[in-house]
Amino acid sequence: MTPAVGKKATGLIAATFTPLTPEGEINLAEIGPYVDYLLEQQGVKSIFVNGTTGEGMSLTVEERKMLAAEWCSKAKNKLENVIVHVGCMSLKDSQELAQHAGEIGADGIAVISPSFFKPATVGALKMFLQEVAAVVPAVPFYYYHIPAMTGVHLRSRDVLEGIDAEIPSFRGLKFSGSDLMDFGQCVSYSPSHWSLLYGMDEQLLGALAMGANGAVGSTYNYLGSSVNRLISAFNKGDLTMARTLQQLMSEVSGLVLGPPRLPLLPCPQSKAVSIARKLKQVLGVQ
Ligand SMILES: CC(=O)N[C@H](C=O)[C@@H](O)[C@H](O)[C@H](O)CO
Ligand SMILES: CC(=O)C(=O)O
Repeated sequence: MTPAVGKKATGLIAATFTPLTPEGEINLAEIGPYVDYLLEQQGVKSIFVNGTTGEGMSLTVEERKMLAAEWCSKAKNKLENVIVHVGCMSLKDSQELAQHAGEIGADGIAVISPSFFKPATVGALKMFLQEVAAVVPAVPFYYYHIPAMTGVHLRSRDVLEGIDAEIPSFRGLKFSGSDLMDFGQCVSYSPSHWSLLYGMDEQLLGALAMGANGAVGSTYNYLGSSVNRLISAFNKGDLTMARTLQQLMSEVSGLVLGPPRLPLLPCPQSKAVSIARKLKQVLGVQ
């Protein structure tokens, strides 16, 4: 059985953080309020769990299962889509997580390329993806491309070629690369029931222009409502507003994350206040 066509992932999808206790244990109690916060404060209706932001690759299989189960249970009847990232270095671990995601009612699973022993060819990568997807053929499957983290630079367009025959549950791509030409070619190759989700939040506007159906990102946890405004401005053809919002959100993200690849830097408060002021002004909020 392949998944029904229809529940397409669109709009903003928050890549959730993993709440921990001060002792470094998973803090499940935060998840219920987190779901309500995303919906009510950010207008974000879908989540991507245990990905890069959630530090899934640094968690144990058991921790990942606990988190996925709690997110699915708390999101039930509230959120539209819960996509669980199940990629691992070990194929068997990935299959175990995929099986579990199916049992807990996840709306989709996503898989990243293995990155220590990297697939040298598109064929080798697809074999891995196929073996994971085959465990839960009724669960929508997404390939997660993030070359800066995996070091796997195979073009996504080549990965998509013929993938529906190999993975009948294939439903889309989460593209966290900067190559908008590759992304655009994926968009033009894809049937309308696939979701082309963009993952570099700072250049979402470019990806929307190339045809993205939605976006998965860390910043939508706290900038979701502003980026929802960016998407509406884009949809209305108000590129000036969309561009202004994109630049402001990039300034925030520069503050939070610091220059690329540097560890988390303390955020200078005066700068944060001035960006927040500009954002409110642009959005007409008091
Ligand atoms: C490396 C990483 O975490 N990428 C995320 C998604 O894939 C993005 O959402 C970034 O966190 C975001 O664009 C901020 O730079
Ligand atoms: C940002 C993103 O998509 C992730 O955390 O996996």
